[in-house]
Amino acid sequence: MPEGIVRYGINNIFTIEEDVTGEVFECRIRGKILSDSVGGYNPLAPGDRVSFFYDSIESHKGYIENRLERKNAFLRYNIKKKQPQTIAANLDIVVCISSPDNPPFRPRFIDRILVEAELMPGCDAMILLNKTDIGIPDNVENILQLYESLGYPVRRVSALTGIGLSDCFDIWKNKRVLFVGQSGVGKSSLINAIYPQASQKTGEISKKYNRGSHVTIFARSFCYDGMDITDAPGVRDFIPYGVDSSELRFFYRDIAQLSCDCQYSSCVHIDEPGCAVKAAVESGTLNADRYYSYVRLYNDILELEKL
Ligand SMILES: Nc1nc2c(ncn2[C@@H]2O[C@H](COP(=O)(O)OP(=O)(O)OP(=O)(O)O)[C@@H](O)[C@H]2O)c(=O)[nH]1
Ligand SMILES: [Zn+2]
Repeated sequence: MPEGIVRYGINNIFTIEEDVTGEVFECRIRGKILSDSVGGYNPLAPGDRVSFFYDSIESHKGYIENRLERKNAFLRYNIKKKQPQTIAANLDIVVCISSPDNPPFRPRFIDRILVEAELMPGCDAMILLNKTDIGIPDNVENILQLYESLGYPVRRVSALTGIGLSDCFDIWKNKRVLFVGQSGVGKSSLINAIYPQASQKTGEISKKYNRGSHVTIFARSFCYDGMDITDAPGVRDFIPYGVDSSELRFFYRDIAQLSCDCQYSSCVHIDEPGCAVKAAVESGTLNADRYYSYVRLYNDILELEKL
């Protein structure tokens, strides 16, 4: 049976690129296939590998029989549906894209993306600051340097001028890459800069709310010059999926490092006595914003656990 990769899906019709020929088929799901995705928001996501069959090559239509085992998946908690939602599967690098302004730089959002990436086996994370043609304020640069000190690669680029992009191409070569970021940071513009034929629609920033208008409606992926890139739809709120409140502390690198000095090994650094993390915030050795970002996410996950 032929195998291929999911590129795109809408209304339960999935675009599958066949491995051997590169031919593209529009496929529906047949049968019970995806037993481990029961309860999930979507059974398949870009980057998933499937086995499928078709009547004839000419029809470019077929049926998906099975989803092959995933190496990893980038998930979010879909608050409305109260379910995990798979954004993309089988990734090598998650690229968290941000901008210095318009939409504003939001480290707490980046932290959440990094947590989900940390949960994924065999996947790295990096941070991309787009729109650097408008300048990088000192406070933004300081936070970028904090991420670099934690071991996350950071690149400063501009989709508008193309600056910094060729360095990224070297990192992404022969990798499966996910672009994720708030709406309006310029994911589609970056894809246009990399691969003009992808002709992603770029939306004008909604001036009224200073938030991006939602243009990308479903993650889609394409392969270009050895880079396999998936563009996730812009999100406003992101809650990582797959981590308990009690374990979240292990996925903030700086907090995880300090944890072993806490009086209690089960310390979640909220209100326990002898907490080395809180002491580090007070003495200034741990960035207070990182700590409050952790506390905020801890509380969000705790709320969901009560549902
Ligand atoms: N100054 C500047 N503006 C940019 C740059 N990249 C994108 N923009 C602008 O930012 C706005 C949003 O860009 P998009 O590419 O649509 O953003 P997106 O992240 O794909 O948005 P969603 O589809 O909502 O997820 C557009 O008005 C772009 O022209 C850049 O490098 N510099
Ligand atoms: Zn503690």
